This record gives sequence, structure tokens and C-alpha cells, in this order.
Amino acid sequence: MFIESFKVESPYVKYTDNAIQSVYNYETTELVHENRDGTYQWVVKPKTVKYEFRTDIHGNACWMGRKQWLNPDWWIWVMDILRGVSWATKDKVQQANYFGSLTQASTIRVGSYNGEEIYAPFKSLLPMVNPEDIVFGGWDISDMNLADAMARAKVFDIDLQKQLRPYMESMVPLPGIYDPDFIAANQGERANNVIKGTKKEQVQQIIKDIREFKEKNKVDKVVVLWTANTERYSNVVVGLNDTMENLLASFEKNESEISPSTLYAIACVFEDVPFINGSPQNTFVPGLIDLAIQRNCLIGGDDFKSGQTKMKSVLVDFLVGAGIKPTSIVSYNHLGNNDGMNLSAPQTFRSKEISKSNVVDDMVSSNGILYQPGEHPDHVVVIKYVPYVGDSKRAMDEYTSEIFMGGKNTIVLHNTCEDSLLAAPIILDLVLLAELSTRIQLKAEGEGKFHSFHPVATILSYLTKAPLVPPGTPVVNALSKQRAMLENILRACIGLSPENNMILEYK
Ligand SMILES: NC(=O)c1ccc[n+]([C@@H]2O[C@H](COP(=O)([O-])OP(=O)(O)OC[C@H]3O[C@@H](n4cnc5c(N)ncnc54)[C@H](O)[C@@H]3O)[C@@H](O)[C@H]2O)c1
Ligand SMILES: O=P([O-])([O-])O[C@@H]1[C@@H](O)[C@H](O)[C@@H](O)[C@H](O)[C@@H]1O
Repeated sequence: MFIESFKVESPYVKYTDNAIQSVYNYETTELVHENRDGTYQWVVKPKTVKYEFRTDIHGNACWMGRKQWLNPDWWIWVMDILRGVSWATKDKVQQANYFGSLTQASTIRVGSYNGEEIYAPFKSLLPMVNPEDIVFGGWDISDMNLADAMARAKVFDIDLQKQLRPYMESMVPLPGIYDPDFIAANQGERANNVIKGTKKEQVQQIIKDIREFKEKNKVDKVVVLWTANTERYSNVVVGLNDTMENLLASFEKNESEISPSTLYAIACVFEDVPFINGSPQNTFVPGLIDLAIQRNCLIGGDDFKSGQTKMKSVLVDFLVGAGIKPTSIVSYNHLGNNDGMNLSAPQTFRSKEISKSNVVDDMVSSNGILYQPGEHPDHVVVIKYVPYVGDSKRAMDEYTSEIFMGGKNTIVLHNTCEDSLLAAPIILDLVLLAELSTRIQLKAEGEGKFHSFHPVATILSYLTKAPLVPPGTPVVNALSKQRAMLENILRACIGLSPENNMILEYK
């Protein structure tokens, strides 16, 4: 059964005009490796830590993104236009929807009622910004208006394009920061809308753009999300970008090895604007992470987990969790959109290869019965540019595993899907969840003051291929764990225990 909304009634939860406050007992385990009678033993001690959460319920956000066809000139409520739109396809009259968005189109289990499981929208857990209230704007190194860009992208059905064209024709992105050294040479032709000057002047321009956007739209929050081209990796060099001080000094000196995406991120951190990286490159060089931590500004990334990698983080989790040993994973895909063209250069492809390759590490290292220390399945990632297929990404995967008594199990997947239509709802979720995360404060027992989450937003990791985590903390790639982490944190904010699936009531 499905319910639209619910309210928690508990001595541990208080709803006020401004906030939801909860007291939450975090049940965890502490591990101790100690010498007992001459031998080292692992001792596990259950532990309860009392937390208090306070969620500000006023969300008034906007987003400046750069998705080619979601990349309007300033000041437009894109989702508002889409709401209620329908268009004819050869199969049916299609309504606009949010399918593929965790926050807008998925549900959570609330409990059981008369023997039936009750579900509610994910977004009913905590007050989130309504996508229809988001104001979009953005930068692009190409000045193509959004209607023409939409036509060139060949993603939306023609009937839908015709309806959107009048709104989008006048939308032209602001000039962007362009450095041909960081993206493929084949992108050079598009770069006719660029900010001139030194790196410092470019950052100053981005800051000015953000301020004007805020002022003009009367919004109190801006979230910036990088969905521009994949860049090559920046070299991380001691003295150049390894610490906040060195990065800022290099920036003052106009050092060439600071990528455009890092420059946008610097501007955002200076402005206390959350910055999310939807691409695979190392925008967040150590000096930038340091800067974000020092200024307590949310950063999150990297690389949208949209298709093949999402499947991988489900399938390998299932196999390893079932005691089956994946020994070879070969992932191939081809696509013909501009992203595919940019990735046809070795340096940009390398960024994507890194991001797509590390995704099974946590699952493999979780099972010391199947894998010896340091042992890893063969894992190959190939991407080819095939213009004819356009945005229709083809992904082919072969998973070979060892099963009982030396048997071999080979699974082959073939997926065909519009690349952009997988990514767009993820973009929306990243923005909504980043904004929400800035409204949550917490304190553990013994901590005097409420504080925000760590500025490196691991709460977003469900949506990214290579989750950015604070230095020295574990990376979780398994999709079910990532979703459970996010859902359970939001549940804690309203005083609900984690979803444990025990359903003891019926045992
Ligand atoms: N399924 C997906 O679509 C998916 C999944 C994961 C990651 N990504 C990543 O998202 C990014 C965008 O993908 P896409 O398909 O929209 O690419 P795209 O090439 O269609 O669009 C990128 C846009 O960014 C612009 N651009 C390039 N450099 C810029 C800069 N420095 N400043 C401002 N604008 C700039 C380009 O002109 C272009 O319009 C890529 O890095 C891609 O790898 C996409
Ligand atoms: O999310 P996913 O399907 O694993 O990965 C995708 C790649 O396979 C594809 O080649 C690329 O163009 C997309 O931007 C995305 O990164």
C-alpha cells in the first residue's frame, strides 16, 4: 500500500515552525584488536551513541547547472515548464515524469499495517526543495541557444522539442572558463563563449555571475553542479595544489595546471556555494579539499553513477555477497553523443577509466574467503565513440565468476539506453540532496555544539561512480549500502530507526 505522507509521533521528535529535531540512538560496534594471553584477538563491543539532529525546514534553493539541454540562460523554472507537459510518441501520449530520480520517483518502507507493507515517497522523509521551484542558470563555452542545443542532442521526441522550443530559444548560457589543455581537441570548435583573462579574473567573473544570479532571482541558496565535459586529470604536485595555501598561491600566480572545473569550484567555495562534480576528473585536488574543509563548504562527487557502473555496483555486490567469486569483469560501451566524442581522446578517457574501474574494490575486499590479500578480478573498461548511435548508449558486460567445485559462471548483459535521460534525474537528486544536507545539523553525545556534516558530502555517494570521501575514511560503492546509508540518515533526522528488514512482528 502507498501513502503520500506521514508524521512521526515520538517523545524523541519535535516539529517546530523552523525545524525538525530528533534524538537518535546510534547503535554501532567498536572493534578492538588486543593481546589477550599472548595472542591477538578481535573483540567487538556493541556501542550506543546518542545523537541529536536538527533539520532546518526552510529550503529555498536554486541550481546553476551545465547540462547541454538543461542549460538555460538565466532565470527559468525548467521543471515548472515540464510539469504537465505531454507529447505524442509513436506508442502513446507520454506525460513528463521523474522516473530515475531517487528523491522524486522512489519510495521507502514506513512499516506494516494489518499485515500489509506500507510505502511512502522517498521525498516524504524530510522537507526537500520542490524541483518545480528551482531556478536554473549556467555557463557554457558554447553560445548555442538551448533550443538548438536540444535539437542537436537528438534526445527528446520531436513533439516535445516543438513544445519546448519557444521557451528555450532565447536561453543562451553565460561564457564559461575554457582551457583547451584539459578537454579533447575535438571540442575546440564549440568554444566561442569564453571568459577571458587570468585565472584569478576568471574566478572573479564566476563569483560575480553567482552573486548576480542570487540577487536577480531572490533565492537564498545556490548549488553549482559540473556537468561540463570530462577533463583530463590534473597533475597533483607538491607545492602546486597539494594544500590550500599552495593551491591559492598557484592560482594567484596563474599557474597553468589548475583546471577550469577546479576554478569554478574555488569560486563556489569562496562564495559558500555547494559544488558537485558530475564528471570523473580530479577537480577536487588535495588543496581544494583542504580549502573546502577550512571554509566548511559542501563539495561532492565524482562522476554520475548512471548506467553500466550502477549495474556493476549491484551485480558484484550480489555475487560476492552470495559467496560467488567474480574473476573477470569486461565492460565495453559505445555511444555517439558529444560526451563520447570528448572521451575519444586518451587523456579524457583515462579519467573515465579510473572512475569506472575502482567501483568493485570495496566489495572484493569485503570477502577474504574468496580473495587473498591483494587479489583482484581482472577488470577492463572500454569506451568507443560511434556517432551514428548518438545518445543511445550501448553497454555490454561480461562477468565471469568461479562457483562451487571449480565451476564457471558467465553472465552477459547488454543495455541500450539514452545516456542523458539516465543522468538528468541523478543531477536533480544531487542538487536536492546537497541542498538538504546543508540544512541538517547534528551533535553527538558530549559534543557541545551542533555542526553540519563533514563538508565532503559522502551522503551523495549513491549517485556517484567514485564517491569523494573525507581523507582517511572508507569508500562504499555497493549500491544497496549507499542507499541504506542515505535513507537511514534521513530516518534518523525524524527519529526513526534504520530500516533493518527484520520484520520480527511476523516471525
Ligand atoms: N549518463 C551520462 O550522461 C553521464 C554519466 C556520468 C557522467 N557524465 C559526465 O557528465 C559530463 C557531461 O556529459 P554530457 O553528456 O552532458 O556532455 P556534453 O558534451 O553533451 O555537454 C557538456 C557541455 O559542457 C560544455 N563545456 C565544456 N567545457 C566547459 C567549461 N569549462 N565550462 C562550461 N561549459 C563547458 C560543452 O560545451 C557542452 O555543452 C561528462 O563529463 C560526462 O562524462 C555523464
Ligand atoms: O554510468 P556508466 O554507464 O557506467 O558510465 C557512462 C559511460 O559508460 C559512458 O561512456 C559515458 O559517456 C557516460 O558519461 C557515463 O560515464
